[in-house]
Amino acid sequence: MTRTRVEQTGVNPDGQGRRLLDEISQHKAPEIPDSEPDGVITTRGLGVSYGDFLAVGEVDLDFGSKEITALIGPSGCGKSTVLRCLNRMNDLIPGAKVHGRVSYHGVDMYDSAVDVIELRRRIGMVFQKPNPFPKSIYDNVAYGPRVTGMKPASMDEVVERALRGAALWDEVKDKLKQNAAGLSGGQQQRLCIARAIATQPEVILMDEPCSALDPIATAKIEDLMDELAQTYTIIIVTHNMQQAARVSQRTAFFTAEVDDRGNRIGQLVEFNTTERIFSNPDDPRTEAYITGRFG
Ligand SMILES: Nc1ncnc2c1ncn2[C@@H]1O[C@H](COP(=O)(O)OP(=O)(O)OP(=O)(O)O)[C@@H](O)[C@H]1O
Repeated sequence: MTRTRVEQTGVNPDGQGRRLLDEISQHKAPEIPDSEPDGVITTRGLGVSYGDFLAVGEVDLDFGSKEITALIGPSGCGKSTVLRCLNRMNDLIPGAKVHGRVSYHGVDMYDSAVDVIELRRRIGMVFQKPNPFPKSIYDNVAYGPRVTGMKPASMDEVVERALRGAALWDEVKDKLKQNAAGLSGGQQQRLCIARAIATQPEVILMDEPCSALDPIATAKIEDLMDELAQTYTIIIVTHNMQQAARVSQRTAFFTAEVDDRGNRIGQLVEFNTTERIFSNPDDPRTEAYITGRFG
């Protein structure tokens, strides 16, 4: 993969998506993938129903190792639903039924032989609202290693490494025994990231991780994501297109189309490099969305 500034290309070189990308690239050089994603996780014909309602259907995606992939689209198009399929979190929602195939390193993750606890250890999740446990900062981070049966030589080292990895260590190293509820919202979200990485996952799913945070805390998480992507594969749902353009190498755009019974069914419209999605999208619906004409 090469890390280069985005080039002035595309049939829509002066479009708003292009301008957004250029504005952002003055601050940071987005990484443009030079090959197809290797498919650490792949979906084929993925769909999810809640009871009789098909919320999203026919999603084919390939996620690349150590890349950041953004899932964007208007409200209700199924982004969070798709994200939750990627570590079987929809198993916990009564009435949710997953169709199609989701593979992790080529293995069907919905196969009955799959150990779901181990799957979620490898594919962690960070939610929209910081949700630390009502425990000490230390115990929040140590929780995952303990419940998944990790037997590290030193739990202190595991906790320190995770907190350093989440860029929180310097702020909390003198108060590890204090309750996590005393941290600011941004610190709590970084604690949740530390909690996710403490179990040494390969993939981190993030569902609008900054939507409850102020701009400074958001900037810290975005910087952190860039660092985390050196080690982890990240898949992020975001409503914020600037954020998608700032942090991700690839973007999947979803929308919801109304069927003949009046149901809004989510669908994947386009999946490509973020540079391409914002500068020269294939589908007019993508362009309409990124230029703010709908959604
Ligand atoms: N637990 C649930 N039970 C029933 N329907 C659900 C459930 N969760 C989501 N849905 C429906 O599935 C569809 C997709 O919802 P989802 O939350 O995945 O969309 P989204 O694109 O993430 O939306 P948003 O951007 O507003 O968070 C919507 O019609 C929603 O009402």
